[in-house]
Amino acid sequence: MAVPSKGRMAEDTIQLLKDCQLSVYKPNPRQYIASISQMPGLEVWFQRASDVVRKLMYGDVDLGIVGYDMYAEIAHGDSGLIVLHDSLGFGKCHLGLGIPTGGKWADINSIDDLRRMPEWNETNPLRVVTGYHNVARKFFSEQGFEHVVLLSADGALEAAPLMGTADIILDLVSTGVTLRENNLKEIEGGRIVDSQGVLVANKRALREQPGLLAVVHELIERLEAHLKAENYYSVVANMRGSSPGEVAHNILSSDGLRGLQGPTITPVYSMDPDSNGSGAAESPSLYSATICVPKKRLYKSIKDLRAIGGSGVLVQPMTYIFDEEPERWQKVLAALDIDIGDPLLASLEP
Ligand SMILES: Nc1ncnc2c1ncn2[C@@H]1O[C@H](COP(=O)(O)OP(=O)(O)OP(=O)(O)O)[C@@H](O)[C@H]1O
Ligand SMILES: O=P(O)(O)OC[C@H]1O[C@H](OP(=O)(O)OP(=O)(O)O)[C@H](O)[C@@H]1O
Ligand SMILES: [Mg+2]
Repeated sequence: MAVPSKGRMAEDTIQLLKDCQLSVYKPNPRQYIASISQMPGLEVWFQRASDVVRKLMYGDVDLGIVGYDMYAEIAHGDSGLIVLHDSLGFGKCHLGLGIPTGGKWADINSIDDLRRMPEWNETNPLRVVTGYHNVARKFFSEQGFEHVVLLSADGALEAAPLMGTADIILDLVSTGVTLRENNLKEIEGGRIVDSQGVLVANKRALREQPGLLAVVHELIERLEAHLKAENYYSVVANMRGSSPGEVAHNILSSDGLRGLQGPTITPVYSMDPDSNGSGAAESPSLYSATICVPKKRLYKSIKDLRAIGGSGVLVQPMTYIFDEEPERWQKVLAALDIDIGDPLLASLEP
């Protein structure tokens, strides 16, 4: 598996693997090979983000973690690769057009406005500077532009319109600060590709490399369990009620409190007043309920719990949620046309 060796993606990739208990061990900072002790059969190679994609295409590596924008540009239409996980949760940005805000561009607010500008013709094409020529060519062709020329630059593209070396830019946008600080704007229809970290594989390797599918299965399981858990809290509350069933009914009747499957209800014990302090007895009217709550709904869930007799609410972050077989794994098998009984999956036997 190849991972980015530098830049903003490198740290996030290593952190994500660490969060999945797959810490990367790189003994020598100037060597580019590393290992993951929990996956002894897997070599980890540090490569520039762009080379991660190239080496996947050449079959030099079987798996790679990279930004989707890089994959879309360099593996442009290469059917030999497959995105195993498309939302690793970091490196979020998008490829978009940056248009000047002033002068003749002041009223250009959509891709249609841009295409209709009378200036563009054979001798005076729209000059677009970008590092993503494949993405740009496909986009402008699909949008029906006839007179466009693509110029190259590796960075600081936002300076080009002011320098007069290009009319507009096509570049990565995250917060939009760089565009704004250079008097550039985005336009309706100009957001081209959304991007974040993705896990990509070489399809042929998946079919031919012994044991690779087992590694992929485990990677997807771990990633899914961690990424899903990041969106939830585990909430434990003391609930007043005459029976576990009544408490469960009250919780299930309250929208947003159902959790993943439903509440877990257990009795709360207190000292038995009739046992002169020597015994404990189930409280007749208090139960403990545990549910998973989406982080975005935490405070509303606390209020809802209180409204149905909740108190003493404990909130804990979730580390992993191992659900049924991840849907992404099923999609990978379907994309590879591999049935559950395929000998390739033999190494996955529990
Ligand atoms: N604001 C951003 N600007 C650029 N890349 C971003 C941004 N946000 C996320 N990314 C992701 O990070 C990747 C760039 O990673 P990296 O930092 O390794 O490249 P880079 O440092 O821009 O490379 P170079 O040194 O050639 O400019 C992009 O492909 C994209 O997936
Ligand atoms: O929307 P923002 O949050 O401002 O981020 C987008 C900017 O970040 C990247 O540049 P980078 O910092 O990688 O420098 P570079 O242009 O030299 O690649 C990208 O090329 C944009 O210029
Ligand atoms: Mg950059």
